[in-house]
Amino acid sequence: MKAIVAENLTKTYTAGKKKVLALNKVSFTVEPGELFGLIGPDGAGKTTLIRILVTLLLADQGSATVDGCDVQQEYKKIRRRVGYMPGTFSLYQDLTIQENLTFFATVFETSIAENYSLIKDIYEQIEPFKNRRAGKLSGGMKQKLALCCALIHKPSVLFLDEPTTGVDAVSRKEFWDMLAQLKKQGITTFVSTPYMDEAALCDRVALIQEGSLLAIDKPTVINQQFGKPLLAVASSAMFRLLNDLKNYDPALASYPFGEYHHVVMRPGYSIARLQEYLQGKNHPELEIKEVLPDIEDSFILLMSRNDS
Ligand SMILES: Nc1ncnc2c1ncn2[C@@H]1O[C@H](COP(=O)(O)OP(=O)(O)OP(=O)(O)O)[C@@H](O)[C@H]1O
Repeated sequence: MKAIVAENLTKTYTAGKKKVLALNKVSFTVEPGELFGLIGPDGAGKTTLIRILVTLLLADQGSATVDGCDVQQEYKKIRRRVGYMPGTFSLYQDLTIQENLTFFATVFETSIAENYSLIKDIYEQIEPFKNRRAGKLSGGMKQKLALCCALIHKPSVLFLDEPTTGVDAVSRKEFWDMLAQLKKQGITTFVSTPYMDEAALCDRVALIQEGSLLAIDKPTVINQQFGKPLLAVASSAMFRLLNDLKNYDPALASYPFGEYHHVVMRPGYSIARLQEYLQGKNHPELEIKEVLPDIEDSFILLMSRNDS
């Protein structure tokens, strides 16, 4: 049995006269025990999809099951079985760490002791502050507490909506380490993120843009399917360089990428010819090198295909 099955999920919001197609025929499956990432920019439809799967929102069309239960017919069963960490901090600010955890355990008719082994590694990091109110915790600690609360009833599927948005780099790494540990304990995790670099930490990912899935696969496979030569180019005049690259016919696409511009080339390109062209445009300290695509490159290419 699949942990999650989504078939043609479609959701439109109406705000006044405006209609927003938040999800457009979204279909995918997640295997039990998988760490599955939903990757996409702000407004792509990530929260909408998660809210449908955790039964807080009804789709207009399509169907879905979570842990074998239908999101519409069997929503009560799903609510008992899933763990959900929403994007915004959802705990009781006036309750202490321990009180929040006890509250969530009680709601699910369990106790902290019963499933302690599942949260032990995470909880131990915040236990010294267990009498501190949740509202007074740092961002990283709030996030750990929220994860403990989402896990306390030993969910079969854990849904995390942008758990690392706005979190510092160290806490972000720690959080993904925790997800890797949970995977070892057999928990299926469905996690959304706008950070492309987190894709590599998932077993499989779905790339989402404007409500449509652009690709679903292992991150390495998505990158292998890029199928075009890619260059990283830099000079001491980066803004002008981008314009010159955009006007260079053998370049299919050019976009800023960290300290470089990435340039997707047409087949049969030549670095020497590009170098000559850019030197003719008077670019000092020119650097050109071949690079391998990562998920961000794949996303940009897939988005441009989706637009055209
Ligand atoms: N209640 C609502 N009414 C009208 N439009 C909405 C509503 N909720 C979401 N939307 C719109 O639907 C689209 C998808 O939103 P959603 O929150 O699912 O995206 P997201 O990928 O989670 O992005 P974010 O990280 O910004 O929350 C966006 O264009 C958003 O503005």
